[in-house]
Formats: sequence, structure tokens, C-alpha cells
Amino acid sequence: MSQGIVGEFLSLKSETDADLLMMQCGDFYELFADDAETVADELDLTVSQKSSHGSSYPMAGVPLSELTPYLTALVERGYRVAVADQFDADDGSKYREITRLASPGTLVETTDDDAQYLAAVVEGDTGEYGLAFADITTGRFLVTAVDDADAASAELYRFAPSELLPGPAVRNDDALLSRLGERLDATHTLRPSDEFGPGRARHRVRDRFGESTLESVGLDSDSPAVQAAGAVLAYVEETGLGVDAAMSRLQHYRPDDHLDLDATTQRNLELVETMQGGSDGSLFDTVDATVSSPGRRLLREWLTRPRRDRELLTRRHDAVEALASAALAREALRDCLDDAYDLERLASRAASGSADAGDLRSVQDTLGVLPALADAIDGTPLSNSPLPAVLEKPDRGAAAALREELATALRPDPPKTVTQGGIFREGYDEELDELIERHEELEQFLDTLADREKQQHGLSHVTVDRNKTDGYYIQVGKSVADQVPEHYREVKTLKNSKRFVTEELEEKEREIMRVEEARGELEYELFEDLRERVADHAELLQDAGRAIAEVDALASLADHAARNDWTRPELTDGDALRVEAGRHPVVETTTEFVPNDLHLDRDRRFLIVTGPNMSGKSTYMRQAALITLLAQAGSFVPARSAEVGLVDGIYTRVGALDELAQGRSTFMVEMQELSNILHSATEDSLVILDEVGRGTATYDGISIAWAATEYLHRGNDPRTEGTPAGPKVLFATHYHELTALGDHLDGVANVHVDAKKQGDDVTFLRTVKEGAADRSYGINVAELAGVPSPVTDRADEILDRLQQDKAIDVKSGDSGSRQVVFDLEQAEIQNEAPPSGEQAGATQADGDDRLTEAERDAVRELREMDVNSTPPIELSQRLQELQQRLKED
Ligand SMILES: Nc1ncnc2c1ncn2[C@@H]1O[C@H](COP(=O)(O)OP(=O)(O)OP(=O)(O)O)[C@@H](O)[C@H]1O
Repeated sequence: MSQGIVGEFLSLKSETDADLLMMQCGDFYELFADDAETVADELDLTVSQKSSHGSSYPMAGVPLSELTPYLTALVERGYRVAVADQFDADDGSKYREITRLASPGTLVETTDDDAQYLAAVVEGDTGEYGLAFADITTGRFLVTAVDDADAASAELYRFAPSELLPGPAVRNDDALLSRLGERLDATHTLRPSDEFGPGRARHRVRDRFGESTLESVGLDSDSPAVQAAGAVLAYVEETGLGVDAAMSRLQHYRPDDHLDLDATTQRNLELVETMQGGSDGSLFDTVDATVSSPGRRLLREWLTRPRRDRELLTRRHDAVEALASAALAREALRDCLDDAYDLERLASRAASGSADAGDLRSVQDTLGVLPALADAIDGTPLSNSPLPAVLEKPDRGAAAALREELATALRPDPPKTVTQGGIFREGYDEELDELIERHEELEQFLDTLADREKQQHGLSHVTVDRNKTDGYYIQVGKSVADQVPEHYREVKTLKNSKRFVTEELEEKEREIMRVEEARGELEYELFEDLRERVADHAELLQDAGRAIAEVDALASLADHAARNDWTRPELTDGDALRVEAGRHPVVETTTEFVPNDLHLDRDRRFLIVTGPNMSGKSTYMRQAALITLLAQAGSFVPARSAEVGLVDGIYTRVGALDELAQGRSTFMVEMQELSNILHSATEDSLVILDEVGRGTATYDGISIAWAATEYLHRGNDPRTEGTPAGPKVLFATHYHELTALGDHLDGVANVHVDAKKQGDDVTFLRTVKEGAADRSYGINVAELAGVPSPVTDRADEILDRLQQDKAIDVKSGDSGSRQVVFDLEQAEIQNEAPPSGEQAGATQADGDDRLTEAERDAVRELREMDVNSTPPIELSQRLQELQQRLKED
């Protein structure tokens, strides 16, 4: 037998591609061999040895009732676990079959409030990428198609799936896979290629959602989105959980509906996670004041997927405005929301058959939140806001009917188990009532039997009880055991008593067993029916859950806005971003913040931001991005006033310190990100560049920054061919040379973050002013950071010398010229030569025969000198040597 079990386990294991198998053996789910060792390590289980056929196998197990928590813990650690249940064969023997597969993307019993997405990504024949995202805990199912791999990874990053099914071509795309691997914490599950096949996927999607689904959601039947959707459906169906029943709707979205936020930008702006990792201090963590998990999930979605649709955003702003100014009504709403459970998730649990009576009771209670919210709104200023319309979205009549049905059926505090009775109210089902009544009568009979026997037969010390082995019995104390009547039949002798049965007792016992069994079966049947009817309403529950979540998310935004003195942004279709007294939404919560103005529009679309290290340049620029993002998420913004021209995307390139930790070349990453921005930003985008070019030698860096500025200024938007029309840009730099561009390019202006230097001390004023900063104060910041004074003093000397020698100096051309280059050797203005790629202006002197040979050598050496990586002392020595050689020349 033991050999049989291990053999059966190993054979089932070889049938599945799951990482682990848990196989039912009687009252336990057991794991053997390597699986036992793995689970024991992960979950601290004891391993015992099972011998079989002369070999010994490690074995670990959990009781049946503990399967769910152990399974959940394993899956949350990224394992895919197959579960095999035990069945009775006709000949009375037992056999096992794999009944379901639990994986990170298909876990119904998750303990996490956040959305849990299972995603598929497919590269279609035309080079487009299809994406499908299913949250089986709520039944949400979204699909889309995007143009290229970058956009696909941005979408994947946005949804942060816990499990990813890469399509056949994606599986071989090492570049994309490694990018996804770095940024996502998803288990990759390889599925058979044919499940991604267009024909099969189309068929599967139509089969599930109806023949005309694709047309009705505006999806082209050849779209790779359909392939991704088909693969997800096939996988979910195969897990055997039945949750696909809750996936009642296919939602197609167009990435165009949302703001383009690439993966880097989502990280740089620390939307849900900070650069150091962890959610504390992220934008979401700061603004989240929701009271329910669905509200939390929705708010997170709003922040990571801001919109471009002005009408929709105006509705959200209207609602937030009404809620922000009606504190009492807002609090009343939030009180109602406190009673709400996660309806979307409950719908999924009902569909998968894992909901218990308590869950159905939660559905009933939460459906009651809808009218409670409507009542709390009625008669307050909120009744003129978009909130009543939000609550009208779900079918309120159907919701009330389902609630009533549940209220008639369920007792107020039903037990967790569904087979022990106590679930249904009296009057719900006639047959059940009869059984309960009969059961009670029988219990009553047994309860009073002892007294009756005492009286009738003059016995003392009589009790009536039941246990597993003896069933019901009459127990009589030893002292009176010989006085029992004749019809008593002895069944057991104990130390101080004897146990008897009678014919009547046996008959009652048989009846009570029959009634108990019938009652249990009937209750379970009734419960399953009720659960199925709830599951049939999955769509209604999703709508109701969504409406409640929406009220919660809006109230949360209003609460944060009211508490932090945020203001309603004015949305326009124009280009302007005008912020009066703006603040950084996260930094303002921990710092005495100095507000700043910002003004960008078509005629002033490119700001070069200078200022000392640590002065607040990055904060100022991120603040601009976050104010725009918040406005387009439907939130108020941290400012006295803000006019926000809707943007189609926000692109950022900021310091890449964390990439260094991952062992990638900082400069390479920086250039990849810059390249992406230069390709993607349109005239409707907002671009934030923080010290582009810093990762390489100074001259290369300046040249790249310079050329990128010119390119962005000109714009590459094919719709505006001919006329310069770049995106709105904020560009912080320590290359003061770049500030010359402000004088020469229309639409480019300089601002600086002010700092005051008194003696050797720097005071950061944090105010942003027009014009370029006069100097950089880098050495002062080094001092602040505790760099020893011999080094900073020496650095001061070197700086003086470098400045005197004009080793780096920029010469600007006539105003209006876009062909400004800097010439390090001749200090001459170069107007005619346009900059040639990254090396703009850096090679002018080589062939100049006005220079002596020694001078040419010196120039070459200077050019090749890596100013950034050469230690200052060596740098100064080499400069002194050069000077010496030139003097001797
Ligand atoms: N307006 C402000 N009011 C108050 N504190 C601010 C303000 N702006 C920035 N700070 C604080 O100043 C510090 C430095 O800001 P930030 O990182 O933006 O400087 P930076 O100029 O970009 O520096 P670097 O050039 O070294 O990258 C941060 O700790 C930030 O919290």
C-alpha cells in the first residue's frame, strides 16, 4: 500500500507541469520526495520518512482542513501547486486525480487586498503586442493591443501581474524577458503555443462571452489582444477552480484612453513604490485615505492609469469638490463604507464554490450599503454632485431583490461550515423546517429520557449520552446496575457504571441519524442553490462593488484634499501648465515646504532648471509631473491654483542610482531612457529630464544634453511637420553651458532654484526664480556632506584655475540661431556649422594649422582627458604639466 501511494504520487507528479503536488491520503494532503523537502523548508513542516520498496522517501503533510492556508502560503511564495483529491473506485478501493492547480495568478483565497493579475502577452504577426489581464479574485478581465515591446512592458508594469503567460515569440525575446524580469515580480508560466493561436483563441473567447463579443467591445478579431485573452481563458479554465464563471465580461481598453506613463516614469515618480522599494512614502501611500479594500484598489488604479478624457475627469473633480466641501456628509458616507465587504471578490468566491454562508451574509450586508449611501447623500449638497449617478450604475432593483432573498434565507450569524446546519432561517424551506422540527422533537425525547427512566424504574444515577463507538446509551451507576428492567440490554461495563441500550432507544437513534443526515444534505443542497444564485449575479455584484469602490476612492481624494489644502485644477485642452504656489504632494507632508510657481506654455515650453546641488531642482520638476498626473487621475492638486492642459504622456529620466546597484551601466540605461523619450514624446507630452548626460565624460555629456535639447525643442511630431513643436520639458542640469540656449531658442527659458552664499555657508532658499543660476556650489555641498577640508579647499583651487583657464566655456551664437555650438579651443562663435550628432563642436581644432604642434597635442590631450573619472589632484597635475609644456613651446 505504502509503495502504491508513493508510486501514485510520482506518477501524478509526472503528469503535471506544476512545481509541487499535494495529494489527498485520507485525512491529510501529503507530499513526497523532493516536494516534501521543498515544502518543509518553505513552511517549516516536519519531514518524516516513508519507506517503500526498500527505499525511503521524505514525506510531509497537512490536515485536510489546513489545505487552504498552506496552499495560499506556497502560492504566495511563487509556486504553482497541483492538488489531487481522493475518490472511491467502484471496487471500494481509493484512487486520486488532480482536480485543480493553484498558481500566483489564479489564487482565489488570497490574503492580499491588492489586485492580483494573471497576464498574457503575445506578439502578433504584425509586430503589435496583445495583452490580457485577468484578476480572478474579482472577475475583471481586460484586454488591449499596443504598438511595440516598450508599450507592452509599460502596460505590464502598470498592472504588476503576479503571473505572466508569455506567448511563443515573447518566450524567445530575451531582451523583453530580461526587462520584465527586472521590473516585475511575476512567475512566468509557459503554456502550449497552440493556446495562443489566433483561431483557437478567437473561438474560445466567443465561446465564453458570446458570438458578437469582439465586435461589441470594438476588438478586431485578428488583434493579438484576442490571442492573449484566449490563452488566459484556457489557463484559468484548466486550473479547475470554476472561477472563470465570475469572468462574465470582457473589457477592451485602448491605451490611448490613458496617459502614457512608461515603466521608468512610474518608478521615477514613485507612484506606488519608492525608488528604495516599499510603499511607504509613495504617492499612493500618501494620498490613500480609503476605508475599503476595493476602494483602495480603485484609487491605486486611478493613480497608475491616469486618463485623458476631460469629461470623465471633470466628473471626478466635481465629485471631489462636492465631497471636499461637505465634511459632515463625507464622514457619513465613509461610515457607511466601513460596513462594505469586497463584493467583487465575494462574487468570485461564490462562482468558484468557495464562499461559505458567512460570505453570502457579507454579500447581503454589502448590498445594503448601496441604499445606505444613497440615503446619506439625500438632502445634502452631495445630491447635486455626480455621486447619485455613480450609485445608479448598478441595477439597484436587482440588488435589492438579491439582498432580500439572502435576508429571508440566512440566519444573522451563520456558521463557517456548510454541513452542520444553522444556516437557514425558519420559514425559508418547508421540508427543512419539518426536518428541524422532527430533529428537535427527537432531541427533546433523548434529553428527557434519563428523567423518565429514573421515574419509571426507580433508578438513581442515570444519564443518557452518545459517543462514536457506542452510539446512544443509558448509563447507570454500578450500585444500581442490578436494578435495571429486563428490556435493558447491556453493551459495556465501565469501572463505576454500566451502559445499556433499549429497542426504543435504538429506534430513536436510527431515526435521529436519518433526520440529521437528511437535514445536513438538504441544508447543503439549499446552500449550494443559494450560492449559485449569488454567482449568477456576479455581474451585478461587480457593478455594485465598483460603485462602492468609486465612492470610497472619491471620498478618499476629497479627504486628502480637504486636510492638505489642495485645490481643484482647471483642465484645458491647451498647452499651458500654470501653477501658482505649487507643492510636492509627498515632500509637503514631511517638510516645511516652500511653494513655487510654474509657468509653461507653447511659447515657453522648455525650462532649463539650474541651481546648486540639493537646492530642490528635482523636487520642483517632479512636483510639476505629479500635479499633472494627479489632475488627470481626477484628484485635486497641491497648489493655490493650477491650470493643467491635458497631456498625452509623462516621460521622465532621472538619476539612475538604483540601476547601478543592479550592475547595469548607468550611462547605457540613461541613454536607453533618453532614446525612448526622444522617440515617444509628442507636442502634447510632458518631459522631465534630470541631469541628462551626467553619466559620461563632461564634454560628451554636454554635447548629448545640448543636442537632445535642440531635438526636443524642435519636436518630432509628424503632425506638425515644419513648425517647431516639441513637448513641454523641464530639464535640470549642472552644465551651466546649456543655459546659453535660453537666449537662442524660442520657447526655451531659464529658471533657477535660489541659494544664498555667505562666506563659506550656503543657505537653500528653495524659491524658483527666472534666469540661470550664477554658479553651482557643488563644493559647498561636498563640505556639507562632510568631505574633509583638505579636499574641498583643494577643489576650490582647482575650480578657480579651471575657470580662469576657461577650460569649459560656452560661446553662444547670434540670437535666434539654433546652430549654437561650444568651442573649447578657440573661444570663437560657430554659427554656420550645425551640431553634428553627439560630438557637436568638439572636433574643430584638430586640423587647424594656426596652432603649433605642441598646442595641437595639448588640445588633443585635453579632449581625451576624462574629467569625471580622473581624481582632482591628478587632474590639476596634468593641467600644470600642460601649461608648463605650452610655456616652453
Ligand atoms: N520647495 C521646497 N521646500 C522645502 N524643501 C524642499 C523644497 N524643494 C526641495 N526640498 C528639499 O530639498 C532637498 C533636495 O531637493 P532635490 O533633491 O530636489 O535637490 P536637487 O537640486 O535636485 O539636488 P541635486 O542637484 O543634488 O540632485 C530634498 O530633501 C527636498 O525634500
